[in-house]
Amino acid sequence: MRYVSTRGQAPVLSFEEAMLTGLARDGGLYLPEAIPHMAPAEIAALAGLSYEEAAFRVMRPYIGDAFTDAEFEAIIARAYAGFTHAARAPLVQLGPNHHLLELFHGPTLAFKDFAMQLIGQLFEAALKRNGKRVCIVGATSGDTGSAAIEAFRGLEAVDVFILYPQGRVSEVQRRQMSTPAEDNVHALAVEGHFDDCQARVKDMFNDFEFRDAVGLAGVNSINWARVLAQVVYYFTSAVSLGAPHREVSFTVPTGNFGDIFAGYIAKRMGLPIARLVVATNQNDILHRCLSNAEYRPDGVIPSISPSMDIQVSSNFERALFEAYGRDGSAVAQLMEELKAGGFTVSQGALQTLQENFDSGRCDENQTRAAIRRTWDTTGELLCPHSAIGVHVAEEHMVPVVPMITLATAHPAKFPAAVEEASGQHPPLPSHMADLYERSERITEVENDLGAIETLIKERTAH
Ligand SMILES: Cc1ncc(COP(=O)(O)O)c(C=O)c1O
Ligand SMILES: N[C@@H](CCOP(=O)(O)O)C(=O)O
Repeated sequence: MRYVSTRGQAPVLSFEEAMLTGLARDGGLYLPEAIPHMAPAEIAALAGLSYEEAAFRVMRPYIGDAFTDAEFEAIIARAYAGFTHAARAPLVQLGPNHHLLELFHGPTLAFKDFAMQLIGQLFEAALKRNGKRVCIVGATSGDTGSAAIEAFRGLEAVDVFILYPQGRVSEVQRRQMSTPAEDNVHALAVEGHFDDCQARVKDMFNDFEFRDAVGLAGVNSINWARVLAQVVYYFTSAVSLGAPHREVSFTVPTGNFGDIFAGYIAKRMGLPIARLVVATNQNDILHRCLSNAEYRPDGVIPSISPSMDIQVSSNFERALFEAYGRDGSAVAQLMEELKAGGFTVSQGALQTLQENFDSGRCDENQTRAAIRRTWDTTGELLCPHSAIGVHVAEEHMVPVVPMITLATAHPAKFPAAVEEASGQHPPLPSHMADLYERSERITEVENDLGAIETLIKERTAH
């Protein structure tokens, strides 16, 4: 399996190279040269398997010869051993035709653990073998950062620097990043929004001198392995509701477009998905673009679903690459226009996007109402991001086809918003019960490429 860049100008890489590289050297994102297909019988055979066994079968074709079957099985087993639910990604029924996919039973209580725990194991195995050291730099609106720090803390051959927007993540998210004591992990508070943090990370990848000097690697969803790991739970949940003999739809709370793009990959692999619904908060650039073709970031408005406060949605580039018939130069042109303020998607590409994705928006009051309503009617306490999914899903339900809404984080990560909406205080699970007593370690850094690079160079001068 070879991997190509969405901008068509970077070297074609193997799975391991693409994973350790992160952003392509032409600024694009890596994707497999061809999407492997699973026959209906192979999909049906996933029924009754453990999550780990299903994960092996779904991901194996993408790995090539990077790992033997035995190595890959062991990596998957270690990745999910720390999850607190036996099913890893259990389904809970909300209504006659509506199901919630709980993705928050990993160590940091968000869906990011599914990919990050796996990537931690994959990096460790690959780096042990090639004797290299990497410096991971990531941007977070709260969940990627905590999952990355958890997955890589204490690893010998890895330093991790996470840029987060100061004052714009929840207290639990901040503490998850700032309290680990291992000195290879660093939480960096940046003045600005998530989009600023993500832009600085991409700037660092595009500064080849810096990139090569520190051995830069990325674990944001620019990294293909992140998306790949998230494909698995689309298969396991759909199969448990009757796929491939029955179609299902998914609604996905969306910000950086990584999670829903994983659903798109599952569909391309042969999973019978009727509709993939993009659910946004008030930062609704994706909903607007899928409706009117205009992609013009106009500033982030902070919300009670902070992890989705994103206007420059990184993985949308992968969807555009597919919608433009894998024309890298067309994507490169759009990304140039984005630097100057935005772009208009062509009619043909918009039609392709609309054939694959529906979308909806949920404002702050609707988010609170969805938390309250779901608690009152089902006893399920939703985090604000998952509530956005439920609200938009309810608008897109059709009879017969089951709707699966992704519950992307545990309500205890956002206690203030959840309590205000429902009157219920969501307690932290026991392994995090003393989170508020642990001491924090945060470095404030200017939103300036030079300042961030200098800090990283100083801290990695081993
Ligand atoms: C809790 C939560 N829900 C939803 C999202 C959106 O996911 P994606 O960025 O993959 O679209 C995020 C952040 O990415 C998140 O942390
Ligand atoms: N919501 C994310 C934003 C970064 O997304 P990623 O999937 O590209 O890593 C977060 O919680 O950090």
